[in-house]
Formats: sequence, structure tokens, C-alpha cells
Amino acid sequence: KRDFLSKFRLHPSTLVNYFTGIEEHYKKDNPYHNAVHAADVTQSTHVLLNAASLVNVFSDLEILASIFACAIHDVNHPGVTNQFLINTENELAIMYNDMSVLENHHCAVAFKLLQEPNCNILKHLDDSQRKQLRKMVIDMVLATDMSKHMSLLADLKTMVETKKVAGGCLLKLDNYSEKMQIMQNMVHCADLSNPAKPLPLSTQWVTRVMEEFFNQGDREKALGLPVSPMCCRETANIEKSQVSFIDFIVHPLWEAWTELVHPDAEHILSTLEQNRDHYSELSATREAEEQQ
Ligand SMILES: COc1ccc(-c2ccn(C[C@@H](O)CN3CCOCC3)n2)cc1OC1CCCC1
Ligand SMILES: [Zn+2]
Repeated sequence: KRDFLSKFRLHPSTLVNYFTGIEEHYKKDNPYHNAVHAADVTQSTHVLLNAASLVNVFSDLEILASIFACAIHDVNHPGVTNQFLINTENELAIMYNDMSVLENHHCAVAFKLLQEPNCNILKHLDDSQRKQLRKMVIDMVLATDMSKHMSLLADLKTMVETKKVAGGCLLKLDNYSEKMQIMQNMVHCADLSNPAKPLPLSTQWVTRVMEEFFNQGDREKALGLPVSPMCCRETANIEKSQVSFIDFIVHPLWEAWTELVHPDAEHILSTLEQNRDHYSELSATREAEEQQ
């Protein structure tokens, strides 16, 4: 739909080779961090990019970089968190010195795959375009590290406030840093869009992510390690955790995004709020049942 095959001279069979390789490098037996999650985040970002207020904000190369970043953003995810890899001195933690271990790995795997035969989809980009795309993809994927969430959101809110005070257009972006901030938050929003999807979809993602967290908790227990938050299948309160996740992480982020692209994301924010109330009511019901 974006006419990228001709704009960037992307070869259909090279695209198929590369993205088949990417799909195969997502671990099928991860309940959550599998190729379906990558497709979900990619499709969600495609929709966010279509917001009326974002028309003419990004160049074609920035859009290609954003969509590419989503498709590869969790590739070869091992189904455990950065903290688990660090605590178990996993080879990936050693490789990346405990810094954004997963996110560095996802980027490296994706770019290494480009060097496989008949997989170099970026072959016909000129050197400057390829260098710019690589930098933008790395900046976006490294920003999906949840430990960066608070600073990413704080900077977005500061930029929005500053532009509002200046009376300028929120989306008049003067430099790479401002534009990249928007792209990083857009991909991060898509990555955390499960609770903002129609409830039948959202509940499936909750089941999947809890299964993955519980598998990690089982492994931590077997290794005699402290069990990570929300990873103990015996004690986790799933609904309560979702309400906190939405209240403290997801809603503040989507509230900032909704202000930035006003009024194009209002319906997403209201779905998120309805879902939050659903989990909150479930949690109250469960608590009442447990009292009896
Ligand atoms: C649909 O709900 C979720 C969808 C995706 C995620 C999600 C993806 C990556 N992350 C980052 C964690 O891997 C890192 N955390 C550090 C703290 O320990 C747990 C692990 N989180 C979480 C979700 O809900 C949480 C799990 C129970 C309630 C909150
Ligand atoms: Zn993800």
C-alpha cells in the first residue's frame, strides 16, 4: 500500500527470503514473544502511521525504518526477561554487558540475517539511506527496553509541553532527535498496545504473557533464584497486575500519544480505559469470592 517495493527497489523474492528468515528466528514455542507478536506490533504501527495528524510528518525512509523495526524488534527472543539473562549470567548478558541485552540481540540477529544469501532487502538503497535506516532501526529497537520507558515518556511529555507553550504545531519536528523521539514512542505504544485492543484480543495476550512469565518463574524456582515479579503461577493476581500495568505504564503512555496525535487516537484510549475497568471489576469480584 505504501508503494515501497518500487520506491526502495525491494525485490519480492528477497523480501520473502528475508522475512521468512526473520519469522523462523522468532521462537515458535514462546507463548508471547513469537512471530505473531511481531506481526501484531508491525500492523499496529502501520495503523498508527496512518493517523491524519501524522500525514507528511515522516519521510518514506523513516516509515520503512519504523515498519522494519517492528517486524524485527523481538526476533529470537528467548522467552525470558533481561533480568533473568543477567541473573543466570547467560551468554547474551555477557555479550552485551547486561545493557539492554535482549534489545541488542534482536538488532544484531536482524542485521546479520541481511547478510545471508538472497536476503539483502536493502541492497538497492544508497549508502547514506542504508546508514540512516540502520541507525533509526537501532534507536527504535533499543527504545523498546522497558527499563527506558519512564525516561522515554518523560521526554515525550516535555517535548509536547514545550511545543504547546511555544504555540507551535506539536508535530513540527525540527531535528532528528525530536523525530526519533516520536518514532520510538510510536513503536513503544504498539509494543504496549495489547491492553488497548478489543477485549477478546487483549485477554488472549494476557493469557500468553502470563504463561511466558510463569514459565520463567518455574525456571527461577528450579534454579533456586528469587522469582521475578508477576512470574509466580501460585501467587500472581493476573487481573490486579493488568490494572496496575495499565494505570502506571500503558495508560500514561497512550494518554501522551493521544494528545500528540489529537484527535486520531481517542478511540484507542477509550478502549484502554474500558478494558482497565473490566479487569478492575474482575479483580474485585475475585477478591470478594476469595473472602468467602
Ligand atoms: C498484556 O499484558 C502484557 C503485555 C506485555 C508485557 C510485557 C512485554 C515485555 N515486558 C517487559 C517484561 O518482560 C519485563 N518485566 C520486568 C519486571 O518483571 C517482569 C517482566 N512486559 C506485559 C504485560 O502485562 C504484564 C504482565 C502481567 C501484568 C503486567
Ligand atoms: Zn515486543
